Amino acid sequence: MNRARLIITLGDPAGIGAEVVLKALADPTIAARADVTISGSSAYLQATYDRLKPICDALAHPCQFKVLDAEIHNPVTLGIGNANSGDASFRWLEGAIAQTLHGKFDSVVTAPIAKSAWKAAGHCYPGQTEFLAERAGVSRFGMLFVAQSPYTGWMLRTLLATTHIPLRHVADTLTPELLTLKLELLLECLQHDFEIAQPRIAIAGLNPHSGEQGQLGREEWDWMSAWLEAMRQRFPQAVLEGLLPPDTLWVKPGQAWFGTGSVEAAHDGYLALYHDQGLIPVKLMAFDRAVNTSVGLPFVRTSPDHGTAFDIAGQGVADATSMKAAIHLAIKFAEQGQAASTSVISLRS
Ligand SMILES: NC(=O)C1=CN([C@@H]2O[C@H](COP(=O)(O)OP(=O)(O)OC[C@H]3O[C@@H](n4cnc5c(N)ncnc54)[C@H](O)[C@@H]3O)[C@@H](O)[C@H]2O)C=CC1
Ligand SMILES: NCC(=O)COP(=O)(O)O
Repeated sequence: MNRARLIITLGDPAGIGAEVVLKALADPTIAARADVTISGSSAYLQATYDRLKPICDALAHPCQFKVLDAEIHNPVTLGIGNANSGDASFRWLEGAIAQTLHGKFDSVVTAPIAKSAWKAAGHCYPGQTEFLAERAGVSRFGMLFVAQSPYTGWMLRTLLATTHIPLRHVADTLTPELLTLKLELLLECLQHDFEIAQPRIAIAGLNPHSGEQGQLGREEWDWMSAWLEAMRQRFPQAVLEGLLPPDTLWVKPGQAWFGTGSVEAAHDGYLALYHDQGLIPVKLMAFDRAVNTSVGLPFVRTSPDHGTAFDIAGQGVADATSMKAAIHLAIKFAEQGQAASTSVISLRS
């Protein structure tokens, strides 16, 4: 098998992106398994290394890695995301995507950007996910968070049916078509990427107590229950449980994560209906180690679950565990992709 080829973007240069990248890359098992290129500014990377080296124990030296070099055009102040920092993080991602679409890399790992800084720079995307999908030419994609419990080894996998939209738009955005698409993506990912032949999936309701039979909100009553029944007919290979009350839904995964209850009682995947319904539990359990992965793209994309952390930028205190997990998951998916294409080739020959 060939070594995985990764390109890692530095994210917003006013944030902690370069710090967590250099800290994560100090893990020798990464260089042992993958060829890593960094998409960013080599001068900025060197400056980050020089600033942090005296205060951080484990830090990779930038000269160990190839850099797809694009300078920062205007001065950036650590801790302040603005048009200058947004312009740089956008170009670094743009370059990484272009090279990946040309076949130079298997996986893109992204450090966090600030959506507001992108907007200030004139790049109006809800996030990196949507930009990646647009450049890759796909309309069928999803945002999945994956984390492995350090206590039990259990894996939390949560896909968000809607992502970066105002809360007041959520109910109108959720349609049977959208939920079907997101459920399909979750199923495909569980079966192909995580090799779970008959996944058990929990699907959240939208309203308190999943609407309490229409008394606390009507979406479940009006169409979501019928939709779920149709999905059970359509995907007999999966066990689909729902529409679970969106608060108590997270009790079993919490117990499986912390080891206070049965791992078997928890589900293989969770479909959350909106950003904070899914990400509050993910971040409570696994803020230090969850990985955001974009499903449906023609290449692998992973990212840490945290943001730019402007409040601690440049201090050397950022935790790189989530970035390290994102890199390891990108390598695993890239290796699985190679193994799958190898087996297709050997079947054909
Ligand atoms: N994938 C991405 O590009 C993401 C980008 N963001 C962006 O990040 C910006 C800031 O968002 P916030 O909600 O404040 O979330 P945040 O994750 O940047 O910060 C929340 C809190 O967690 C701390 N924190 C974050 N990462 C840490 C790390 N690795 N080690 C130690 N402490 C850490 C911060 O210091 C802060 O106190 C926003 O502009 C948002 O758009 C947020 C999430 C993901
Ligand atoms: N809260 C998740 C998040 O902001 C992910 O954003 P992105 O990966 O699409 O940039």
